[in-house]
Amino acid sequence: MLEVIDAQRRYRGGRGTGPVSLTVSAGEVLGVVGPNGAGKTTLFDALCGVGDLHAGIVRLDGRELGRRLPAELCGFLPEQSRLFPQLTALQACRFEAAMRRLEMEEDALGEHLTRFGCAGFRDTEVRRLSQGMTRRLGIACAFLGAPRVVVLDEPLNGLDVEGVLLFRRVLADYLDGGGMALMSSHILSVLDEVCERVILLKDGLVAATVDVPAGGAERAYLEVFGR
Ligand SMILES: Nc1ncnc2c1ncn2[C@@H]1O[C@H](COP(=O)(O)OP(=O)(O)OP(=O)(O)O)[C@@H](O)[C@H]1O
Repeated sequence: MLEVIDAQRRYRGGRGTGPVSLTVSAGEVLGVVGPNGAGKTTLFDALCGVGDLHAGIVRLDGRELGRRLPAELCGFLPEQSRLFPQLTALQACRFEAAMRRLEMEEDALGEHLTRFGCAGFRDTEVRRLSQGMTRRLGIACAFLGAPRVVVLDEPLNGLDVEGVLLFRRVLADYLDGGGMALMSSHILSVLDEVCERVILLKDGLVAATVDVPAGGAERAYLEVFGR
């Protein structure tokens, strides 16, 4: 289980996120929803070590990890691609593996790219990829090595229909293997499909935690934020 306790990152002027507490069980996707500026990206970035949490504790499977998820345990798909434009898809994947201290042979990296629908452009530089291809590659990098946790900020942005179907499949396989995911989306029906629980962020704080089968993310969103 992932436990985040009183995580906080506030910028000068008070904007940002926290204190926020949340849990994610093995095999679960916890959805994170909120209007623009609610603090989702700040929270995800800080949990994954892009900018520090100013306060809070992260615990994984009972082990205290300090204020961030270490790279070897966590795959991260940021909202905007941070892949180096001059690397090929395969090189970007190799770079990600090195950053996360994963020992993967070239063949395994190639197979991984194929599984994530990136085989057709494995030798193409990132700067020459379409938005959807770049997103697929970002997703492939996040799931590299089947990390204990994946943090996915708007994963469907830019994906075509095939990409969405592929994403659903790989996410389901990952969860079947006991993985856990934190995922934001502005498309509430997507969260209804894959999440058992959703947290609603408002001004950086958790305004509500919703069991999805009890009514869905959309109804909860309307109750908290109105129309
Ligand atoms: N580097 C920064 N310096 C100061 N304020 C910031 C900085 N980054 C974000 N903020 C502010 O912190 C708040 C949370 O921003 P954040 O990007 O985390 O929201 P978000 O929920 O991800 O929004 P969106 O849905 O638009 O991506 C906003 O008010 C934003 O203006």
